[in-house]
Amino acid sequence: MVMQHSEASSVTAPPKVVAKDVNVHYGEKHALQNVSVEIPDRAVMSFIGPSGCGKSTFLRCINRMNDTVASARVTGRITIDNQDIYDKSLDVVQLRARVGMVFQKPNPFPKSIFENVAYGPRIHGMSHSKADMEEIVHTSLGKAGLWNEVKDRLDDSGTSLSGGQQQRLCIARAIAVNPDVILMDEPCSALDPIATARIEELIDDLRKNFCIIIVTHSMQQAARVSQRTAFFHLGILVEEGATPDIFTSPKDKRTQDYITGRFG
Ligand SMILES: Nc1ncnc2c1ncn2[C@@H]1O[C@H](COP(=O)(O)OP(=O)(O)OP(=O)(O)O)[C@@H](O)[C@H]1O
Repeated sequence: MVMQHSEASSVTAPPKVVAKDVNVHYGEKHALQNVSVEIPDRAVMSFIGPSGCGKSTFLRCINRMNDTVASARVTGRITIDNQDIYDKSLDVVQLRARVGMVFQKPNPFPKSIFENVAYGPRIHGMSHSKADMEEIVHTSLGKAGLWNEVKDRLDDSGTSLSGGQQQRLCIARAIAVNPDVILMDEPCSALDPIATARIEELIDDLRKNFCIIIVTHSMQQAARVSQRTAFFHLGILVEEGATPDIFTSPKDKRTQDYITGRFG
């Protein structure tokens, strides 16, 4: 049966990441309370909210980075492509390959530009020859918008690049293992406006192929780069929706107060 255009566009893709009743405690502190949300594929979702509201805590649940915090206790359920990522049989190393992360401060390895990108594919056995690996490095740097700037200096140290280039190198490193999801924790906060604009363009480009989740303190950035936005306050996911709706007609007074600058 041939679908009419209107029918086809009304078919919604299944969400990539689904969180249900996620709670996080750090010792006695209840940092995240009953967070449930569905995060679409091939789109950018922003997490916004005042400092300490739990945005990064929730982000770190999605690649199980909170496992490394001794006092952290995570309950509830998170699935990626319907697979429970807290299932006891799940290999956390494999999960971290499926869920890439880009941090606030660019953190290239103290190795060559080439090695920064090749490292992940090598440890995950993704290339079978030198030519294979060169192809992966070339493609990843290309997708990260860095190839032309570094193609003649692949043996230079990653740390010799500018801050913005280092962050794009970290994005190339994240996408080299072909992840399902890319988490970005304030990826532009250490960058100048020009480098920030380049990363934002890159995020917009990458969303064609990935599910991207970005924590940002900048509402302008959330409005520019994301299709959906979730607003957190005091450990609660107050409201989530299409980005224009959150910024123009929020349903909750706390969201309204935050976006109009009354607190935070
Ligand atoms: N490792 C930790 N140990 C104890 N408490 C923590 C830890 N990490 C975060 N918290 C607490 O959990 C709460 C949520 O912190 P989180 O970093 O997720 O907030 P955030 O919204 O990302 O803040 P910011 O915007 O300032 O980065 C805060 O009260 C914070 O102090």
